Amino acid sequence: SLRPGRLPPGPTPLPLIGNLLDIPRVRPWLGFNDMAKKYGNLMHFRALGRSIIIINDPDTVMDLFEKRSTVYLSRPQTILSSLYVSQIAHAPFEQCNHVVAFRTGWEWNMAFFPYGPKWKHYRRAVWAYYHPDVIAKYYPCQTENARRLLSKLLSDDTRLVEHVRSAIGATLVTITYGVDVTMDSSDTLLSTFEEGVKSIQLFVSGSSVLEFIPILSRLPTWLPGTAYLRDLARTRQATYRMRDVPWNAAKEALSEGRASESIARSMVERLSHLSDDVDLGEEMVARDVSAISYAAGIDTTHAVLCNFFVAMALYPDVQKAAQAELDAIVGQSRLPEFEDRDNLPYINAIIKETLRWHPAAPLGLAHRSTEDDIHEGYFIPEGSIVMVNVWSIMNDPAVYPEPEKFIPERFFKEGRIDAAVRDPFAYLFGFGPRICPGRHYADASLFITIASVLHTLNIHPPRDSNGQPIQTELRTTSGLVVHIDNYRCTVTPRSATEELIRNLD
Ligand code: HEM
Repeated sequence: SLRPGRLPPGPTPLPLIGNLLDIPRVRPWLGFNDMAKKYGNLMHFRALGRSIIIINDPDTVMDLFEKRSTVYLSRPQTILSSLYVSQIAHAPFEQCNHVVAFRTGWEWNMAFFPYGPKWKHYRRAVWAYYHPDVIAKYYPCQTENARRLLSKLLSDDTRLVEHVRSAIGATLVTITYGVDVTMDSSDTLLSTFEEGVKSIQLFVSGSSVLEFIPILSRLPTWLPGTAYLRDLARTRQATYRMRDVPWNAAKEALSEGRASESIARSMVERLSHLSDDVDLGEEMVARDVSAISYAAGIDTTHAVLCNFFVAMALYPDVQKAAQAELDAIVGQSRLPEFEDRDNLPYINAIIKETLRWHPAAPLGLAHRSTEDDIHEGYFIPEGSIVMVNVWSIMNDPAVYPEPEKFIPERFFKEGRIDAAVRDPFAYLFGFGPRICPGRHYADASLFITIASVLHTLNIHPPRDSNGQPIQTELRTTSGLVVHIDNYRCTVTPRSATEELIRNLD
């Protein structure tokens, strides 16, 4: 292994607690962005015995995550990912983590697996259903639900945020399990998933006290101040239900011959070719992989689409330009289809700008290094938690002038998408072999939803009781996946295409 050398620059650590006080608690990407001006594009922090590396620029991302990707393939051994019993024996910390992993019920989610054969196996299984050559299968369902969303928005825009979420959720559940879901939060399967995913934020690195002080999970639950442990027990049940209930429903539908084409059906059919008795190990993988789509796909896609609505309300000229493009290419007698996409550069620029403007996962998902490494003379110790400040990269004023403004035109040159401009799609979905396997599917969802909405609706700012637009300072949430949470858009039909929505009913 390499000889330890100078660590990358960063604030001076204190005895015992290291840089714990230097790590920003709320919207850390903003604080890290400021610190990078002082310390540079590769920063080092120390907290509770771990090195935390923050990358602030595309070149360093490329060098570490792409060129030396095998070093950065793992995930932090958080409370979530300590899955391997074999690892427990020689790591007391991990052992506590392991206890909590089972308490939280997230030990089956491959997004948190450490690097190893199990991750590879799951990853291959997910990718088989989401790589670009197969996702066109899902277009009809994505299109249908984008259109159902239009009627819902028209009938009640006070629940816009919820309607958008149900539309994405219903599509994910339908393509995965092949069962009917009503596009409403009261649907049993949708609400099972919603209960399950609530707990994700709790367990992501840094957001839980248990993360830094895992021994807390050992306390007996009758002690005062241990309410979080009882919460854990409850959320664990919810997490298991989201994994098991839809899977069992899909199997039942299959055995009764009423299952439509779906990811679950194709997995079960493949299993039954393996042997007469379904191999339980493989069935477990199929069940886990099925549930991952919702767990990983809902908050992210929802955040991006909510930000899209806010952008449209704030930038009416962008909306008008997009509608002019849609009128010219799609025309007013039908709704947009996937086949239109290549002819809609302005819509495509809006998608890029939406991803960039308020990045949905501003620090991505943490990686962990599994070997010592050296980058430009700086030593990156094995076991470092490595994160990319995607927010910084997407707000670099040298690349995106006036980055706080929503300007789709920044991606254009002479009426076409300019390949020379840094593409948000290459950053928002992560890096290296752990890049989001759902990115092409997610991109398709964004396209059909955004095109359908712009074609038929006008989006406006929130209004007060006198119908006057309300001015608000935008506020984003903090956490793994973030969105603007204090801006409720309103919608009205576009007169030119209103008939198209009415005809859907
Ligand atoms: C706009 C929507 C989405 C965004 C912004 C997004 C973003 C991300 C990011 C940043 C990562 C971490 C990559 C890394 O470690 O470097 C990730 C991982 C992942 N995403 Fe997505 N994602 C989205 C939608 C989806 C969808 C729809 C699915 C499922 C079909 C999905 C499945 C996954 C899975 C399974 C992982 C874990 C990969 C691994 O650890 O090997 N994502 N996503």
